[in-house]
Amino acid sequence: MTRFTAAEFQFMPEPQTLTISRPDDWHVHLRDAGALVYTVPWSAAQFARAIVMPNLKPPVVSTAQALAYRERVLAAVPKGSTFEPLMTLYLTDTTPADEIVRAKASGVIHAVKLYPSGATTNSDSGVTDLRRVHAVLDTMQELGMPLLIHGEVTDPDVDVFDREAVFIERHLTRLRRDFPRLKIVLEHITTQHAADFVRAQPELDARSTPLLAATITAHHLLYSRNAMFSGGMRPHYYCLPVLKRERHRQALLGAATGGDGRFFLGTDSAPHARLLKEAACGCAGCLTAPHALELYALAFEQCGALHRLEAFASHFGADFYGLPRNTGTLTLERVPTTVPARLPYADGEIVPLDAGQILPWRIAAGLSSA
Ligand SMILES: NC(=O)N[C@@H](CC(=O)O)C(=O)O
Ligand SMILES: [Zn+2]
Ligand SMILES: [Zn+2]
Repeated sequence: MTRFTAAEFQFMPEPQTLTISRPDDWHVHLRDAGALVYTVPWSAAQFARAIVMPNLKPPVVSTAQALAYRERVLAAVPKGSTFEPLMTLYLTDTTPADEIVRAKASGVIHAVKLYPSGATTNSDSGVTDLRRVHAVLDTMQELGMPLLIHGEVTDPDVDVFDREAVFIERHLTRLRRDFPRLKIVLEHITTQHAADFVRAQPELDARSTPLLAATITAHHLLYSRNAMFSGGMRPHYYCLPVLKRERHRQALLGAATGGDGRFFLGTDSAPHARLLKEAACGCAGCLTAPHALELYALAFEQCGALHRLEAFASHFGADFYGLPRNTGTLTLERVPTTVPARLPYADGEIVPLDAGQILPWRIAAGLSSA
């Protein structure tokens, strides 16, 4: 699966550099406890800020828990880094509307995450029926608190590859109609249906920012589902929503590189220790945070759109969330670099996406704090 051989690299043009404003990651799993000393430095080396997912064990369901989790994350931020974790709450059937008021007042909780119960890793406490959370969604709409959605149905009768499209059809359409002013991010989109649905929404809120946006991962831009089965089962390419066929990857590339502010970067970097992925029932999730920009740069370059990377990675997400764009820059240089086969991780080791492969770009100077 190597994309370029060392011999091929010899014939490539001289290294070039690409300097962009400091990027943000609008969807990451930092996990907790012993994992933070690994995950937080990975993200801090690439991103100025990150939306931190709340699917811990137990999940982050209250403002108090989110504030405590934020302190644990901050304790793992390397010296000299200004990395800022943007916290989220995990929505359950019983989340009180008051909790949203408290979250908003905290100033450090930026969104609420909807996991349909059973849809993905640590989603058991997720929402079983959207009707149960209508009062909470009303409050979120009033307070301008965005709802982030893992958009897949859990109905076992629905084919795994169709679960995103069916979620949009059965639930997102109605949610959009019932809460027309609620800010929604459809997370880690994987299909043409999702990209088309987002584009078809004309509404803008009072500040002319979109009411429906989507994050796109690097792995869904780089790979179709063939990658999971190339010469055998490849668990490190297994994530949820699962990779789709090539036509969908092309649609995602079109959305990410099209200059539309409703599509922005969210790695969904989701670390699981090596032996939890290389198992009879392997965990879903790809580790991309350590080389996220390198992966996105490759995807954008492959479709001749490197000039669109900055807006996707560094502008559109901040605009959607109503946060200032970052100052300072990050520079990528065209120096082929091999992705490590394994990285140290809590209680063992972990395999990053594209382990052992050569990526054409690497981060040159890291994040400047200017
Ligand atoms: N994306 C994944 O495959 N896994 C994520 C959960 C999620 O984002 O759905 C995880 O927490 O491991
Ligand atoms: Zn998810
Ligand atoms: Zn995720």
